[in-house]
Amino acid sequence: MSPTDTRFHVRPGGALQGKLRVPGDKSISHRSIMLGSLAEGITRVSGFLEGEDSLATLNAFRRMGVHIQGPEDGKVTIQGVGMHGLRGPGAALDLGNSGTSMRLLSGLLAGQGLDITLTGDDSLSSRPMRRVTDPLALMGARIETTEAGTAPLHIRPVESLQGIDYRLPVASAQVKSCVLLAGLYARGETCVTEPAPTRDHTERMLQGFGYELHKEGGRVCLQGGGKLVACDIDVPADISSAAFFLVGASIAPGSDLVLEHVGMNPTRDGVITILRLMGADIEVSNERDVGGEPVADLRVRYAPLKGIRIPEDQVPLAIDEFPALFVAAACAEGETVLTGAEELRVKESDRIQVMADGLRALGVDARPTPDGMVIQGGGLQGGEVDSHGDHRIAMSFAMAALCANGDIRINDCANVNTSFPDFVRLASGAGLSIEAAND
Ligand SMILES: O=C(O)C1=C[C@@H](OP(=O)(O)O)[C@@H](O)[C@H](O)C1
Ligand SMILES: C=C(OP(=O)(O)O)C(=O)O
Repeated sequence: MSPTDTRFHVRPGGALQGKLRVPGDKSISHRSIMLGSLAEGITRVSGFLEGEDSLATLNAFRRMGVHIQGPEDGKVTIQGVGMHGLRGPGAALDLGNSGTSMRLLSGLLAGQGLDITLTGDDSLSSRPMRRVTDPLALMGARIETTEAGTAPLHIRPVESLQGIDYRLPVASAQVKSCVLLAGLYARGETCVTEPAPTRDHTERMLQGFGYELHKEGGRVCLQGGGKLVACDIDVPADISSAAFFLVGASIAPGSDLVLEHVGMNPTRDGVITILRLMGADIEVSNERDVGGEPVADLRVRYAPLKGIRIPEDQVPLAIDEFPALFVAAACAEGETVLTGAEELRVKESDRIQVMADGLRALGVDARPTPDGMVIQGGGLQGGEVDSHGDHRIAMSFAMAALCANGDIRINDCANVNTSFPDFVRLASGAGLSIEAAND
């Protein structure tokens, strides 16, 4: 832990109640800045996530000459510069902790004829980048990585890119989006086939900006050389942030909580499917479409959970929610088994190992496997855990206190600001007994 880090101290018990709206969707916020910057005209975004990750994307585009006002109360106004209006930033673009910024920008910038270096913090600099530089190289891009295939990424100018027909080796929306964004600048057609459905915000938003796409089954294709037309974007609340509250209310007797305006894109709703299979009581109401993305209000009430074998087809649909789901499993009755989730090992931390270590420190029988975990439920003790600078680990262990029998202290929590800057205020307003201290 760094000397000026944030620790959470969470007291056990309590219940989550009331009504709240979690901050804007991180994936959609990133993409609104990227496409708004390349569009012709003015894009107005509301509900933008003012977290460090989406701000890293916003600042990168400012550095490349895009005039962006805000964010102020979630409102951002982007004066699009058109497909070829970006300029070189002069020095490296620091993308902090954000994998989405780095992987999507590598594609978006590969064919711009600019010389740009992308850097990140220690966590981002240890995450695999060949999964994006390999397909980009097939398109004719020149991007240098370290020997280990990690950032910094040095993007060299090239004359042009060529469209490819690419089959993703891993189910990854970041890789799919990277190739599609490079395809905007490529000659001919670019197609991506995914092994399993992953979040489709890039595809939906491209269409919202007037760009034609062809989708058939797991394959999506676009022609390079088109243009984007500015539009307004209302970013829904992030289901990945709502997930902590869905789990917290499900495990805390007496809970009855409404989460408003939650993004319910079917490529993101695995957390609801999995929690319901475990016995959770989640009611979906007021379903509506907001700018091409489905949105609803969710009412979640305490219900006794049971352990399950998590269906593998749900893994990409809940990929960021497993730290929270592991906590649900620890509080459930019986065994929960997760397989097919090796991608969790290459997120902001190794989310299988770090969660298993933390759960064991809280007295839970949690056995990590190469691609998942086996957890014997039954509740947790108090204790001290380390989030390893991973926002989702910190917030998951905070919710764990709702079914623990002692205080939980969580180290290294500053990173919560990457996706959920208001977490402590919203969680304590709903009934979690949490305090944050900087030391
Ligand atoms: O495209 C995106 O916005 C994201 C895709 C996912 O990553 P992968 O594509 O690496 O699975 C997810 O974990 C990340 O938080 C956001
Ligand atoms: C994996 C995540 O984000 P990123 O890949 O953008 O760092 C996340 O937010 O859980």
